[in-house]
Amino acid sequence: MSDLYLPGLENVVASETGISYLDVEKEEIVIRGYDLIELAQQAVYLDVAGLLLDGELPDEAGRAALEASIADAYGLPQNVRAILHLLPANTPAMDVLRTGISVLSSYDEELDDRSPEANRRKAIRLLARVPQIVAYGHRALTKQPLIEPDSSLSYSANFLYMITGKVPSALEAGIFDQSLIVYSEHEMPNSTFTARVIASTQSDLYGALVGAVASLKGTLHGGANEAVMEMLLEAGSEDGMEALIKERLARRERIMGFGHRVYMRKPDPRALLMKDALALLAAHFGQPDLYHMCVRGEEVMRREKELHPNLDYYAAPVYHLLGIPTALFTPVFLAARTLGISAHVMEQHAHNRLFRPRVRYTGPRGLHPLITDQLLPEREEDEEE
Ligand SMILES: CC(=O)SCCNC(=O)CCNC(=O)[C@H](O)C(C)(C)COP(=O)(O)OP(=O)(O)OC[C@H]1O[C@@H](n2cnc3c(N)ncnc32)[C@H](O)[C@@H]1OP(=O)(O)O
Ligand SMILES: O=C([O-])CC(=O)C(=O)O
Repeated sequence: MSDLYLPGLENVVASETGISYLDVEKEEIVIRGYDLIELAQQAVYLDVAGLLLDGELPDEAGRAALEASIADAYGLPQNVRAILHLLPANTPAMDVLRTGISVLSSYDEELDDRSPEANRRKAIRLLARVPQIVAYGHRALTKQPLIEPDSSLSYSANFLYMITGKVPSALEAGIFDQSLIVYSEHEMPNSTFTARVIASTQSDLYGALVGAVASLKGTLHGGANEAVMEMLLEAGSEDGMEALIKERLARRERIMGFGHRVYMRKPDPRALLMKDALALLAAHFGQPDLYHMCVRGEEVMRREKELHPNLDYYAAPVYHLLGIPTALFTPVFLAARTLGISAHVMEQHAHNRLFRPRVRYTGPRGLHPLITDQLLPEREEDEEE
């Protein structure tokens, strides 16, 4: 057995994959041979869905077929809706989502069919229904009327509409679609690894996704986008942002939205794309202060820590301006990532090897005798009874 131990599995290759790769040297996020940023600029989320699930970018007919199969899968079983309504109002939105997906699995007749075809069909159903759980769950807990999907809208416009209740403008829908693309897939983050570990026991796609929801909730991962928004709201101004970051650094706290296990000392290309989107939206809504606050935060972190923003830093204010409640930022991330995770689970099932690593044991060596003076009398009493 190798004695190599890297805490956090840093730089360990855990899997072979044809899905995606972070080429840090070239500063590219490669998705099945395409650049993720170019996809976000030139394609739509459903194109990326075709690319991730089927291995190729769809043509017009392929995209229309995907759109039709997602529209066919809209609609949550009545009991899933009922259970969302039963949850206490203070349930975190990621826990609502975790429960919703878990309940949904009971209504999928192909749950335990791991063939590529059945997994693809389940992935399509999840692409239709996870956004519904995100939107319905929040509306149910905040006692707002539920909004049914409108399949005359594009996938992303409909998702935003179900959350906000407003049909988005072309600019809003386009930027939201870009955000879903950049959130859709990112090689082997903790949540995808979690899903692959679960799938490697031959467990099902829903179970793997539920595990990924729990992983993504944490603030070192997807939960950071909500923490960023809370920080921006608390800071309130450019100077407030500088002061708040410095205070937190002085207390040796981590600043959410900065740093990354893989990029770390290099910019996250997705953050740069969302920064441009924020500039556009902030100008459109007459809120340049929010953009300037974020830029100041970025400057302070570069100066003080030489750290760059990750995607969550700029996605948070973009989602705020799109009218998404802060509590839904991480669930929206998960809805977008449902795509990448589904592709990984399909790949894991197709080329499976059970994940089962070893440990470096730091407990006592040499065995303690099990029968002690304290245990013996109790044993005798037991025998008398
Ligand atoms: C879409 C996503 O999920 S992206 C990730 C979202 N998460 C966040 O934004 C949370 C904030 N960021 C972090 O906590 C980290 O950067 C992580 C968890 C993302 C990556 O961390 P790791 O790879 O474990 O880096 P590690 O903890 O070794 O940090 C290296 C150094 O940078 C510092 N550092 C890293 N990130 C930050 C941060 N956000 N704020 C302050 N200091 C930081 C660490 O304190 C450490 O400094 P030290 O060497 O003086 O102790
Ligand atoms: O890659 C990671 O570790 C985290 C991340 O940026 C993502 O999941 O999008």
